[in-house]
Amino acid sequence: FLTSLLVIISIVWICIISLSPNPRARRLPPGPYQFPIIGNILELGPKPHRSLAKLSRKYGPVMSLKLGSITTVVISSPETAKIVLQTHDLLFSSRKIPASVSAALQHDKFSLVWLPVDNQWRKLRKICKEQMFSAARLDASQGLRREKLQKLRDYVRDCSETGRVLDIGEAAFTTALNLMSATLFSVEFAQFGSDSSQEMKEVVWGVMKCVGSPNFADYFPILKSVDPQGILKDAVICFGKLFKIFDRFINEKMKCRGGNNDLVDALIDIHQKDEAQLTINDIKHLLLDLFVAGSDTTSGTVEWAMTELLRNPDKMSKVRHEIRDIIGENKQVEESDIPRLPYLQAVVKETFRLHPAAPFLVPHMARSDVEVNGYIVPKHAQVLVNVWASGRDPSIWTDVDLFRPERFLNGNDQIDFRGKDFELIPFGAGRRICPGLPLAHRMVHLMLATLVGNFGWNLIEGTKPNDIDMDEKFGLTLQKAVPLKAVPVKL
Ligand SMILES: CC(C)C1=CCC2=C(CC[C@H]3C(C)(C)CCC[C@]23C)C1
Repeated sequence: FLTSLLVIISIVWICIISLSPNPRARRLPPGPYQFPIIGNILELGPKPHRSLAKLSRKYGPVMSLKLGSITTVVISSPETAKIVLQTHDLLFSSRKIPASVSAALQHDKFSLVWLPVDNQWRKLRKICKEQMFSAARLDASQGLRREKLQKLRDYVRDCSETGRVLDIGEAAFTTALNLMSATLFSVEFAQFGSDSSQEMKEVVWGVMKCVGSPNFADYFPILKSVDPQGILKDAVICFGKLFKIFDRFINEKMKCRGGNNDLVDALIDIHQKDEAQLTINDIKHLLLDLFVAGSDTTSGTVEWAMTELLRNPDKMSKVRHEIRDIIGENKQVEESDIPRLPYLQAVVKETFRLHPAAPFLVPHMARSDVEVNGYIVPKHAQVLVNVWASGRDPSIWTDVDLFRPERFLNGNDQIDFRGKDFELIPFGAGRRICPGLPLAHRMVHLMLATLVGNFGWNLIEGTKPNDIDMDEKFGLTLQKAVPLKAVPVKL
C-alpha cells in the first residue's frame, strides 16, 4: 500500500511540475521561434549583425535566441547596452569562450580578453592601463610609430609616381601590424608589397581566421572533442607559430636589455622585478591578444573610412583642407595634433558608427540571472551587444545610412566613443572596455591623416564614387568584402 501510495504521489508531483510554466521561462526575453536542436542558427545568415538588428526591430532591444544549444540574448539599443555594460557591468562581465580559444594553449586561462573578472584579470588590466597604454608610455613610443607612418607615406608616394593602383586595406594592415610591432618590440614585422616577411601577417591572419570563422563546436559544445571543421587543430598550429615568433623576440630582448623603450621592455621589467606578478607565459598570451586586437581592427577601420571618403569627394577635400590648413602643406601629422583636427575626428567617429570593427563586441556571459527591461537574462546565457544596430538606429540618428561626419561637430555635447555615450561604443564600455583604445585612437587618426593629408586619390579607370562596392564580410571583424583599391596622386 505504502509503495503504491508513494508512486501515486510522485506521479502527481511530476504532473504538477511539468504543467506549471517555469517562472523563469515565462520571463525570458521575447524572440523568434526556436527550432529543436539548431535553434535559430539558420536565421543568422552571412551578416548576423544585420539579421539580428532586423529581428530586434520585431522582438525589441532585449531578444533571446538559441544558437544551437547556446541560449543567447541580443542587446540592440544604447539604453539596454548601458544596463548590460554599466548598471549590471559585473554580473555580465564573464565571457563565452570560443572553443578555438580554449583549445589553443589554454589561451582563455591567461588572456586579458577571455579571463573572468578575477585577480589575474585585474593584474593584467592594471599593467595595460598604467604601464602599456598610459599617455606617458605611448608618448615615449611615438617616434617608433612616426617612423612606420613615414614608411607608409614613402610607399604611397612610390605608387603615386608610378601610377600604380594601391590596395588600401592591404597597406593599412601592413602599417597597423608594423605600428603594433614597433610599439611592442621596436621592430618591423611586415614590409609593403614584399613576400619575404609575410610570415607575421599570415600567422596573425591564421589566428583571426580560426577564431573568426563560425565553429559548430561553439553552437554544439558536445562536438568539441570531434572538432568537425578542424578549427581547433588549426588554432593550435597558428597560436603555436605566433608564440614561436614572440619567443624569438623576447629571448633576444632578455639577452641585451636597456636598448629600446617599447612596451615589451616594460613587461620584461615587471617580470624581472617580480616573476609572480607577470610570467613570460603571461607576456606571450598578452602579446597574442594585442596583435590580434590591434591589427585587423585598425586596418579595417581605416579602409572603411577611406571607402566613405572616396564615395564622398566633398568630405574627402574637407578633411584634407583641415589637415593642410592646420598642420601645414607637407608636414606629417603628429599624435599630439589630433585634438586640433575636429573634422578628422568626426570622420573617424562616423566610420565607427557605420562600420564598427567588432559589431557584437566580445561575447559576454551572465554570471547569474539578471533582470533587464523586465525580462530575465538567465545565468550562463551568452550576451551579444549589437553596437552595429545602435549605429544604424533611425530613432537615434537622422539619415542613418548617410556618411555625414558633420553630425559629430555639434558644439560641446560631443558624442565620443570612449564608453560614456552608449550610442557609439565600438570599443565597448564598462570594465571590459578595450584596453588598447588609447593606442587605437592614435593609430587610426594618424594612418588616415597620412593617407588623406599628403595625397589625392583617383578611382580606378571608369569607376564613379557611387560604384565603390560597400559589401561586408562578417568574420572576426567587419571587413570590406571587396578590397578598396585606388590610385594615389602626389599633392
Ligand atoms: C584568440 C585571441 C588571440 C583573440 C584576442 C582578441 C580578440 C579576439 C576575437 C575578437 C576580437 C575583436 C573583438 C574582434 C577585436 C578585439 C580583439 C578580439 C577581442 C581573439
